[in-house]
Amino acid sequence: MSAGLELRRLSVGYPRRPVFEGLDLECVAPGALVALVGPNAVGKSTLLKAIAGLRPARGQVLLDGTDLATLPPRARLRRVGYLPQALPQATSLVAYEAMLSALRASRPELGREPAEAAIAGVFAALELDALALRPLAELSGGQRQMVGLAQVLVRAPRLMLLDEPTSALDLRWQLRVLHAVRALVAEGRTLAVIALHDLNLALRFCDHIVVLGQGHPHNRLLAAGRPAEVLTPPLLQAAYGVRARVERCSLGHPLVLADEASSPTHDVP
Ligand SMILES: Nc1ncnc2c1ncn2[C@@H]1O[C@H](COP(=O)(O)OP(=O)(O)OP(=O)(O)O)[C@@H](O)[C@H]1O
Repeated sequence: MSAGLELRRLSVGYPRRPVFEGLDLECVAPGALVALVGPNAVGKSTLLKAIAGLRPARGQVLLDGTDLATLPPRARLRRVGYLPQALPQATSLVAYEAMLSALRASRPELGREPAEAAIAGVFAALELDALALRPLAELSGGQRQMVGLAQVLVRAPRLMLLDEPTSALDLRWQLRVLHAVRALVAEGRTLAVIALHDLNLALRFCDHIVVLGQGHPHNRLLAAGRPAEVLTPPLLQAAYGVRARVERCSLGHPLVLADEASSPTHDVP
């Protein structure tokens, strides 16, 4: 049995619109932060939903060798945390209550003290203490996105699926979120897959990258591997249809610079 996440022959889509057919993804071990990137409408959200069990799919999603489809709903919820692209609803619940209800849904056995400690830990890691007693309806979009992420982190799932968790966040909060997720993942108990549009965040924070490209549903996986090795100008051309450079910044880290929109080649470099 291999620890980590593996996809075997996964097919998922919508009526008359297959998105992936027979997608295989080699096992990614726990302790990895995985970026899922690719152009708009390529299928990032659809794939995350299929892994989360929120879209009917054929094939297998294996987590630590177990086919997630064989698990009862609560066991699956316990192991897999999913943050949708849409912001959490603007309800009258205060942020603390929203966290507690997320925790109770997946880990009802947890006593009051450990639950409070878990919530306090996540609020501290994300620097959200000031929001704890504020109703979600009164929070800004970015603040609500942070609370949504906190609801996933507090459950400490084995697999976290985060759909563009930084889309509503300013620069400082983007870094805060990626540092917090990185720190959790580095403890080795969890694996996170993050759909991202910012390739430079992927280069900086992620251990592994999965690049999707528009094309036939049988052939949407363009490349996977270490971000600095995978993200090359030919791959960026094939995936996004842009002329781009990958250069080193003054600290020596690789940076993607997109120069010009051209046409996607759909070729796998
Ligand atoms: N509910 C739906 N019904 C039918 N087609 C859908 C539905 N949701 C998404 N699609 C289609 O499935 C394809 C993949 O969409 P998806 O939202 O997974 O892309 P994405 O890579 O997450 O895009 P973005 O980067 O724009 O968020 C697109 O062609 C989209 O139009």
